[in-house]
Amino acid sequence: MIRFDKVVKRFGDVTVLRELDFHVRPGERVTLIGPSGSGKTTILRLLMTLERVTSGTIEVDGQYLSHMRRGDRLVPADERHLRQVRKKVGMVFQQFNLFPNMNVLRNITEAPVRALGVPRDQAEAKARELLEMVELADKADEHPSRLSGGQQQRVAIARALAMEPEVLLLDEVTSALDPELVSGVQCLLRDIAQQGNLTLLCVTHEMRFARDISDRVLMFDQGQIVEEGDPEQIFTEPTHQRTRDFLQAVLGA
Ligand SMILES: Nc1ncnc2c1ncn2[C@@H]1O[C@H](COP(=O)(O)OP(=O)(O)OP(=O)(O)O)[C@@H](O)[C@H]1O
Repeated sequence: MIRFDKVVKRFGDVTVLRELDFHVRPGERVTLIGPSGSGKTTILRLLMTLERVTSGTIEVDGQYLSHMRRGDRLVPADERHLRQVRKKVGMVFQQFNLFPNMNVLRNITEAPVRALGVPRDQAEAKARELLEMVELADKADEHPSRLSGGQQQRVAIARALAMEPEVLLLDEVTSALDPELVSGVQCLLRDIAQQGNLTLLCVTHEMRFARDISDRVLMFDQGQIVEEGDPEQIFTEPTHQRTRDFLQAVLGA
């Protein structure tokens, strides 16, 4: 579903991703862990086409992000192709990123109506279903500023799901929340991960959440994957010294 092939990403003189190769299978739930500043968010931003690769290729569901096929040639992607691929990918951000001037319902319906051309009444019916699911059915008419951080993040999750993405990217989704709100959002995401056929790529510093939500964990450091495995193996018997050091630092073990 997702394939990175020799992806290099530089910002000026700084190389953040070094010939990075990895793949995520359809329906798989994968978590990226690793030190701060190692490039995890950059991977998600590349998938959202918020950044472009310096070299290498990224595929989502068999389509390149930066190129498209014309006959048997690859040519640079045009806007239409990018819109097509972007539809497959949804993201929930650390800072919620809700539209402050729109009520909750409108926050959820805006993208399906504008980007997918879904009729407004249909988009609203779907949004109300999603609000039920995230237990905010009574907040449809509120503006985001009147909601707690946890409630805002639930709206952001509903908004991402309203686009019916095939891939959902989660970037540190609970790190801006007050501690007492974290577990509610994590439980919701765990349910979503376990129910659907969604492919999940998650970045988190919360190792327990990583363990609960993933089929596979990738330990990422200095622009490359240094170790990967199922959560049980990575968290109990990491083989790479960098993984051991990292886990010791974050878990204080
Ligand atoms: N637009 C940008 N311009 C210049 N440098 C950038 C840009 N975006 C990211 N970087 C740099 O790329 C490196 C990787 O950043 P990134 O946010 O991907 O790391 P991260 O692993 O997600 O970190 P954290 O866990 O702290 O969120 C950092 O050194 C950062 O300063």
